[in-house]
Amino acid sequence: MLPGCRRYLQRPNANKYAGSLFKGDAEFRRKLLALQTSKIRNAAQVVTVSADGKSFKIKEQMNEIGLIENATVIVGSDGTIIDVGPEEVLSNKYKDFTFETDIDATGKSIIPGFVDGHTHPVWTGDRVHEFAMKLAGATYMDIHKMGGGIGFTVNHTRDASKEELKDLLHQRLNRMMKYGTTTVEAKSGYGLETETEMKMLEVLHEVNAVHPVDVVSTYLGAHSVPKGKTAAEATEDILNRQIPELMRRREEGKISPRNIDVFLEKGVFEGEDTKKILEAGKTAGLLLNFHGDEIHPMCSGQLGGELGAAAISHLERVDDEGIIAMAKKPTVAVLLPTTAYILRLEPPPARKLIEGNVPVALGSDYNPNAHCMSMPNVMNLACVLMKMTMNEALVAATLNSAASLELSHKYGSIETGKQGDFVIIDHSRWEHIIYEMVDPPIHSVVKGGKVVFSNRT
Ligand SMILES: N=CN[C@@H](CCC(=O)O)C(=O)O
Ligand SMILES: [Zn+2]
Repeated sequence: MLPGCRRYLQRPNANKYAGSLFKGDAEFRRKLLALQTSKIRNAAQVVTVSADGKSFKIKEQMNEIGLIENATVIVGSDGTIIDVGPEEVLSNKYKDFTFETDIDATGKSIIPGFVDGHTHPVWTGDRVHEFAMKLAGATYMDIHKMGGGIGFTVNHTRDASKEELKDLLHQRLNRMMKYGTTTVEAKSGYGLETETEMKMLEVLHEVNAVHPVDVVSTYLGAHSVPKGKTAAEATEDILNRQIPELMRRREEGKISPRNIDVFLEKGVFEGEDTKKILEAGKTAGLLLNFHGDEIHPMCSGQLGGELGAAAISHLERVDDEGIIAMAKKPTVAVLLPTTAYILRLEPPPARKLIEGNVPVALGSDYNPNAHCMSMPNVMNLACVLMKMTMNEALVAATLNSAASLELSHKYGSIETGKQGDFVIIDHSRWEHIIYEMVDPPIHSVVKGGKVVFSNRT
């Protein structure tokens, strides 16, 4: 059970040296000196989110966020956290050492960098004209059936060069990073045929190699049924052409998909086709992380539970049985309040999911329909529209979204051995990042112990 999600924290080598510090061994001291690179000191609050290696949080655990006052964090040169604790303890413990980066966080607060659990950031051709149609009363599926929506973006993305898409992705990741996102799940899905789907995965792979934000790729060849094909024909193409080509390019090191996704929806990919695609993805070694129960109830929780999915997104129409099925593995619920807001849908039942023992995560769902790159804004919507507490929203946007990718051993909390990814907030109370809505007081963003965005420069 739970091969990925309940993995316990792996402690990297940096820890080994930290543990040896007080043995009086000069050689170890010298090594440690070379290793210590970043200290962020004396923050009014450090919110660790987790302190005991939990892979995800459920129920009342989501309100326990591990707040330390007047605290300091130390990150090693490999980018992982070496220590976190009260400033008075750590300043004494590390008094002999100098740090390459030394940030005075007095009067500020620190939270883990956000893990955005669901985005579609590789596309060209915006849909501002459709926003006007929706404001005038057209539904998402009305526009979809007319060939707009995903179909519109597919036409533009097929025509775009890889360089253009890489440039757009780079700019979008910069904007996400300014809002505190340090890791992002990112999907293909605007190709719907082999060449463009692979082009999108290559764009994700290549930009990940050069951008500070970590990009976790998801293959979404089943985002929509392409024009001129039935769902059965599209499924056949995915099984017999797209997935085999994905495996070839992955083998060649050109792409790095971690997850497979399907838009399970009435009139798009329904139950049987979705199951076939997800099973083929699983056989290819991909984690299952799919769209379900967004507009119509589709029993996605039951399917995800049966197949051992890592995560299901949307879930506006999930039913009680689906919630029970998701709680088993568990399958993480990635909730996307921007979608419910923009499409004026009934928001997903966050309270029922939390009370039903399902780990709840959050994503921006950044795409041409829901044009939002800000996790602070997403958390604010989650609190107001879905009745989550601010503590729950923080856990959902960090540890639980990392768990939706089965990467919570690496991201999502301020714990020894995890990546030193933080948001430094220009306020002594961390909640201001949610409370101040669309213009949150972000002082700086740190990735692997290095400042990658600062509001002061
Ligand atoms: N619902 C399906 N996929 C996206 C929307 C993509 C688009 O409209 O371009 C979503 O998660 O909201
Ligand atoms: Zn989506």
